Amino acid sequence: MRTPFIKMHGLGNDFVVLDAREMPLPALSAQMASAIADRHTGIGCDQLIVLEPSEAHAFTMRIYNSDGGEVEACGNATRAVALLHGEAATIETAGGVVLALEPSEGGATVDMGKPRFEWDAIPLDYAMDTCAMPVGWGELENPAAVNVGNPHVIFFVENADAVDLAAIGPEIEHDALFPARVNVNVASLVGPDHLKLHVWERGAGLTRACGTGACATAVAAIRRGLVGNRVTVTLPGGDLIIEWRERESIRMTGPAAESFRGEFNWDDFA
Ligand SMILES: N[C@@H](CCC[C@H](N)C(=O)O)C(=O)O
Repeated sequence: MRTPFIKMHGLGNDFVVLDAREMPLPALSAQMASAIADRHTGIGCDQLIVLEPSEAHAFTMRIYNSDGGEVEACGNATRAVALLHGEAATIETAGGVVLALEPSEGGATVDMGKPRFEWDAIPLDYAMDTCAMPVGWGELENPAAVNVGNPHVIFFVENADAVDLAAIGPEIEHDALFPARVNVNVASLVGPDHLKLHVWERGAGLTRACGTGACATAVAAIRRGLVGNRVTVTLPGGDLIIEWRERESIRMTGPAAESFRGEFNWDDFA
């Protein structure tokens, strides 16, 4: 079966988007998602995104990491599908998260919902203060944890560029403290209301940018009083603006782009 796809990205965090809003696709296995995402033998992407019809919202967005695992949220893909949809709308993810899209020229503002801070909503293995966790891995200590649809742990350090996240990220991602695994964020304050961020993504590794990581990191920094309510987050792929006030939803603004369109043979990956 010839299957059209759209290659998109948000700050270099790249996606293969399959649009099944009007034409249903056969069931997609984890192995198939990971084969499509493979940069050597597949099409190549950080996340595979599948758009499906929804009864309550404009559409449902399913998100598969490059390891094939299906996850609840992806900030950069949300801006990318906002651009694709082209008009203001609410959508849902397969994890039941509702997101509001406001596309703009070359990007979008997205309402990413309310962050969760309860230890069992992150989720963590046992109870602790998620604003300042009494745990550490080598030089990385005393993180915060935030769930923005998906789980994040955030370390604030002097110089985020100096941390070897490729070495320590996998260890933290798979630590038993995080029963659903975790996205690992390392951030530094580089100016007033300005953070620099590197992210080791659960199920995808180091990426050029992580939208939910930027949201979780900005929220954790606001909770700690490090920054005000409107934060610039600089990632390797570029900048996002994150706005949040206590008990409110997170707003994320940033670019997104379509790279190219193509077709593949479904049976080559099934
Ligand atoms: N790149 C994404 C996050 C994708 C999901 C994440 N790796 C997870 O497993 O939760 C973003 O832009 O938010």
